[in-house]
Parts: sequence; C-alpha cells; structure tokens
Amino acid sequence: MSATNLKTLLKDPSLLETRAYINGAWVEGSATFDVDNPARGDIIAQVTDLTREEVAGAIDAAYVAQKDWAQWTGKERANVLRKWFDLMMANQDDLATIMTAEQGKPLAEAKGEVAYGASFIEFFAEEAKRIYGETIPGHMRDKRIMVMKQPIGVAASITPWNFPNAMITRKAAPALAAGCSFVGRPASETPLSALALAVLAERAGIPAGVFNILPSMDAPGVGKEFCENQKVRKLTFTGSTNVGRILLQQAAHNVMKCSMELGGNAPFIVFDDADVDAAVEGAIVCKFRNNGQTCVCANRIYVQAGVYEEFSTKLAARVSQMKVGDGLEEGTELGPLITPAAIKKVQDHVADATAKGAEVIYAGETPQAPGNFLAPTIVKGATREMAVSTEETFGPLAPIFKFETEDEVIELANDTIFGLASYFYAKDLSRVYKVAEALEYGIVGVNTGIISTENAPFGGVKQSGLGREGSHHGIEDYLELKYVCLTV
Ligand SMILES: NC(=O)C1=CN([C@@H]2O[C@H](COP(=O)(O)OP(=O)(O)OC[C@H]3O[C@@H](n4cnc5c(N)ncnc54)[C@H](OP(=O)(O)O)[C@@H]3O)[C@@H](O)[C@H]2O)C=CC1
Ligand SMILES: O=C(O)[C@H](O)CS(=O)(=O)O
Repeated sequence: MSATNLKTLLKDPSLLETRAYINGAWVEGSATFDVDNPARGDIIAQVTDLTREEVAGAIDAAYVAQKDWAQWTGKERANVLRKWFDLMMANQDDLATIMTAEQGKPLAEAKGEVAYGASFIEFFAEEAKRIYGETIPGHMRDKRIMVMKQPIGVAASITPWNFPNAMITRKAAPALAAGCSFVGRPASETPLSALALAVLAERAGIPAGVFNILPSMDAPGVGKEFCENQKVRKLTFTGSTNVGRILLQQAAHNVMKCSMELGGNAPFIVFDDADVDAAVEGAIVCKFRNNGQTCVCANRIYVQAGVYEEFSTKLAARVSQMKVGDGLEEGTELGPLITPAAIKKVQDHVADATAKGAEVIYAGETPQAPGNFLAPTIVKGATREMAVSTEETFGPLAPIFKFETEDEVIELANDTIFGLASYFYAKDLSRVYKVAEALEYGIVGVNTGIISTENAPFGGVKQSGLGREGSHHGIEDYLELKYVCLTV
C-alpha cells in the first residue's frame, strides 16, 4: 500500500495546515503529534500539540475578540458566515480528501459530510439576522417588560473523530451567528479537517480571536481548562456518554451552560406491514454509514415475526455486495474503523452474541491490508442478554432480534439508558403515530434510515445528551435571555 502523500492529492495544498489557529495567527507549538491514515497505517501529518497553558492563552484572545464581535450587526456576521459557507463548498473536494485521509470514510461520504457541515453555516448565517427579543405587558401601570437575547460569550467545543467537519460547524455556526467567540479542540485522530476549516474561516474574514482551533493530545487537560476557566461561559461536547459525564461534573463548579451530544443505542424496528425492501435499504444506510461509526447508527434491529426471515435474508444478500476498502479508492462503500481498539470492540460484540446463541448469517471477508479494516457481520437470534443490546457497537455488526407484538418491541426498544435516535418501518397510520409517541428518543425516523439535516433539532434524551443542534432551536444554546424591567 503506497504512502498517502496527502498534499499531492489536493488542488489547494495550503488547506493542509498543521499549526494551531489562535487569535488569527498560525502557531507552532513546542511539540507535535502524529496523524495517521486508518486505511494505510502511515503517518500523514504532524500537528502542533498545544499545552493547557497555550489553550488558556487562546481563551484570553477569544474573550477579548468576542466583545467586538458581539457589536457587529446580525447582517454583518451573516455576511462573513456566508462567505465561509461559499469557501467550504468551493473547496469541497479537498476538504473531503483531507477527511478521508485522516478518518477513513469513503470519499463520497466525506463529500456529503462537507456539504452537511457547510449547511449549518449557511443556515445559521441566516439565523444571525433573526435573533429577536420581545416586550411583555407590564405587571404594574408604571412598569414595562423587555426581553433581550444576548450572546453568552466564549463557547468552548470538544468534538469526536467520526464527523471531523460537521460536528465542529454544527457548534461554531450558531455560536458565531449569536455573537459568541469559539475555541475548539478537535479529536486527536482528526485535527486536519478542523484546521482546514480555520484556513477558510480566515479567508472568509472572520475576525482574529473569534474562531480558534486548538489541537492537543492533552484532552483531559484541555477539558479541565475549558470547564475551569472563568472566561468560558459555554461548553459544547459531542462524544461518548462517559466523557460527557466527566465534563458535566467538571463544568458544575462554574455552573457552566452545557450542550451534550452523547452516545446512542438506536433501535431499528421493522413491522409486519412494512415495505421490506425499503426497510432493507434503510437498514443499510442506517447501520453502515461511516461503517457504523455514528451515534445515530442502528445498533439493534428488531423485526416482527411475519417478515423476520425475508428481511434477514435480503439484508444479508445486500450487505454481501458492499465493498470494504480504502476510502480514497473508487467504489469503496465501507472504509476502515478508526483504530484497532474499535475493531476489537466489534469483534467482542460478535463473540459475545454467538456465545449466547446468536446465529451468524453473514460474515464478510476482511481485506488483508495494513489498515484498520473489518468486514461486516450480520447475526440473527439476538437477545437482550447480549452486550450488543445494551452497549453501542460503533462498527459493522448488524444484530437482528425477532419480536411478536407492538407492545413487546416498544418495551425492548426503550430498555436502554440512551435516547438519541430510533427508527421504524410501518404503513398503518395509527401504528406510526402511536409508536412515534411511545419511543423514548430525541429523534424518530419513520420509514427512513437517515435523519441528518440542519433544518431539524438534533439531540438526545436520557443519557444521550442535553440540548439540541440544528434548526432555529440550535441558536438558543448560545444566547442568554435578559429581562429588563423599565419604570416609566
Ligand atoms: N451524540 C452525538 O452526536 C455523537 C456521539 N458520539 C459518541 O462518541 C463515542 C465515539 O466517539 P469518541 O470520539 O470515541 O468519543 P470520546 O468521548 O472518547 O471522545 C470524544 C472527544 O472527547 C475527547 N476526550 C476524551 N476524554 C476526554 C476528557 N477526559 N476530557 C475532555 N475531552 C476528552 C476526545 O479526545 P481524543 O479523541 O483526542 O482522545 C474526543 O475529542 C460513541 O459513544 C458515540 O456514540 C460520537 C459522535 C456524535
Ligand atoms: O456524530 C454523529 O454520529 C453525528 O451526529 C451523526 S449525524 O449528525 O451525521 O447524523
């Protein structure tokens, strides 16, 4: 397998930045860390490794810059955000190539993520002009009530490796639109996509200090700085529930306003009255997007007895056609997993399920190559006693559970600490309405396996998170309400 030689793959090699972006300057740290290509195992870049103290300096700059940024009119902020959107779309191919090289997803998916990420900037550029306050009838004859919405201040962001572009823009776009400044620490596996966003933010004219990208291997130290630094007023995190808990505990001391997009355990339910072929296609996109490495992927597939065999057979046949390989190569549908540890977690779930009675109905052939490849596995006869029923697999394992009744599957689907995304296929209108109401999740996909859009409020209930990202709701988390009581 040849070395990646990423710069040679780009139309604009200047997008491949390895320095931190702080206060409008590109900063070399005293140390660097390696970024590798999960499909080939080779090192593709060495990125500045900031210390907690250097991150604190970036927060100082963001704090100062935010005061002026908040004075810009909504339209002025909208204009630079729109330019950022236009630059992202003009550089979509290069941003996708950088993403595939560091994260592994197939190029087509990476291009899709760039467009998805850019859509949040486009959407919130528009919202920047529509941050309305209100007046409320006074409670006394000489009183008038006015409600203002003001930016909360410096917003700190910690994001995962699985969507290294969109998870950042889904936070930075509403933050900047609201008049906040932004300090973002990307995952150590995927800093290059974040730094390329900073290159384009600078070109768009976003003022120095308003948008900062702070690569660092010291995730715990940076997290503590974000939580303990009094100049930070907002923490927004996307990642596992375990890390979300740590951050919430740390943020409690300063009573920090937090948004949490955490882990999932999505049920994907197929009722007897479903269009089975549509359900199979929905299961493919829902289970195998990013090779199963998304928080909204189907983690448990429940199929009603009447269509259980038909669905299982058709799903196995469809998955057997999917190509596993290097995301930079034409035709690849399933890229590598992010690390060897991610492979082991999937293998452990397969071993646990088969040890407890599950039947493997498809096991793909993993390419013998240096990358973190793992071909998909489908099992049926899954039960709630198996790890895959309570733990998020985050990889290419599709466990099929059989169920008999609607009440039974609702109980099974809701029996989890998570509550992010859920999906079901059915035609009966009464069933659709009742099941959508009964599922304890922030998101319900009906006759679809993909729900991601900037137009909708994305987020979870229970231990899948706090707050919503996207839609007009998404900007509220970056605003404070101020009640002004006027005596006239
Ligand atoms: N609800 C949602 O929208 C999403 C949820 N997730 C969930 O995240 C998990 C997979 O993503 P993964 O990246 O492994 O999740 P992690 O929670 O391990 O990591 C997420 C981010 O947090 C950082 N981090 C890790 N430990 C700490 C700490 N103590 N303090 C501060 N930051 C820390 C990581 O840094 P580093 O990588 O450098 O260690 C990374 O940047 C799954 O559970 C998935 O469901 C993922 C994406 C979206
Ligand atoms: O990180 C994730 O899994 C994303 O939130 C999923 S989505 O927003 O692309 O659906």
